[in-house]
Amino acid sequence: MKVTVVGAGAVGASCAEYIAIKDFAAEVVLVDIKEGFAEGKAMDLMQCASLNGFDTQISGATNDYSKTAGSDVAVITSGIPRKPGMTREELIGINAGIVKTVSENLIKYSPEVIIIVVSNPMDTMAYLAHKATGLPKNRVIGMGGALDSARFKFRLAEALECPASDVDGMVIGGHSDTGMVPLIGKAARNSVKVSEFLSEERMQEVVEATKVGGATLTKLLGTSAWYAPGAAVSEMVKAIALDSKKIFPCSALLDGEYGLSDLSIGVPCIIGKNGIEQIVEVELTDAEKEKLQASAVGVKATNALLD
Ligand SMILES: NC(=O)c1ccc[n+]([C@@H]2O[C@H](COP(=O)([O-])OP(=O)(O)OC[C@H]3O[C@@H](n4cnc5c(N)ncnc54)[C@H](O)[C@@H]3O)[C@@H](O)[C@H]2O)c1
Ligand SMILES: O=C(O)C[C@H](O)C(=O)O
Repeated sequence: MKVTVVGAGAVGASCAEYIAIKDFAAEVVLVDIKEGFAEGKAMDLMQCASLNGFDTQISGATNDYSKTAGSDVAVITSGIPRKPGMTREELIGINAGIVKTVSENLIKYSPEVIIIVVSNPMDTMAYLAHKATGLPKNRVIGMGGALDSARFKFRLAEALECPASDVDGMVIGGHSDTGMVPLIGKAARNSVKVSEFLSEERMQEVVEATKVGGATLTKLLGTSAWYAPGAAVSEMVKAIALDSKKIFPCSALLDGEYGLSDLSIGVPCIIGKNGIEQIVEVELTDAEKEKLQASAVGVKATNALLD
């Protein structure tokens, strides 16, 4: 499998590193607009090959999309990250132009590519990538829910005082500070509902901490996070490479599912060699449905800024 990662910054490099360490792809091409930057990151990563024991070939290119030709998967991380105090939505003015151009360049050289959009505001950028490329809806996937769910599990494990590997939980809805819908009622510790262990108040604290997970890290780091985002993308790319058909909440273009249409928003998806193999419609409570609808209103308001 050949994977292109556009944007060799914090998230793009982390993503390339995890893909290499997991050793399922033959080739990763990093692309950046900054002269020599992607080439430098690729060389640094390749010098880890003998240390970390991987065979993936990583190369870099400065804005040269001919090097990306024939990619099976392309990850778009190019664009600016937020600073403390900002929302993701405030990035749209700069990132929309970047994501549009990058998407168009990618499909010129890789018409069969599956695109994973990471740049923020992610749901709107995934919607934009659909519009810019005209790719079928299974082949443009937004990454947000995989990360938000990992953060949900981190917070649940903290509250339950157990390992994160003992916890199952999912976050759907928009990838924004207010739009995420952590499905706390369905979260479980090894099949036992977390409500058996945690008070209502503690569960609400977990939900709120999850929703502002990205903002909390941005405040601590001065820029947004990269390790867990890179790891989350690499798991999605791996599911495509291995056709594993794992479920991730992904930003998918909806056409009636969950009563929503003409937007990309986080819903559970089965991921395999065709990208989104299936959108899974889980039974939601009335309260969860209401939150998802409200989240969709927020995403559509951001999409409207594209016009
Ligand atoms: N969806 C998510 O869960 C998630 C998680 C983390 C970060 N993000 C988003 O990912 C994006 C990248 O974050 P980061 O921390 O890696 O930022 P960064 O500044 O470290 O890296 C971004 C890179 O993009 C490059 N770039 C800019 N314009 C380009 C273009 N036209 N073509 C190619 N490369 C270009 C820059 O030179 C830079 O190296 C941000 O928008 C951030 O908000 C999303
Ligand atoms: O918080 C951000 O702005 C970056 C990203 O969307 C994240 O959730 O880490």
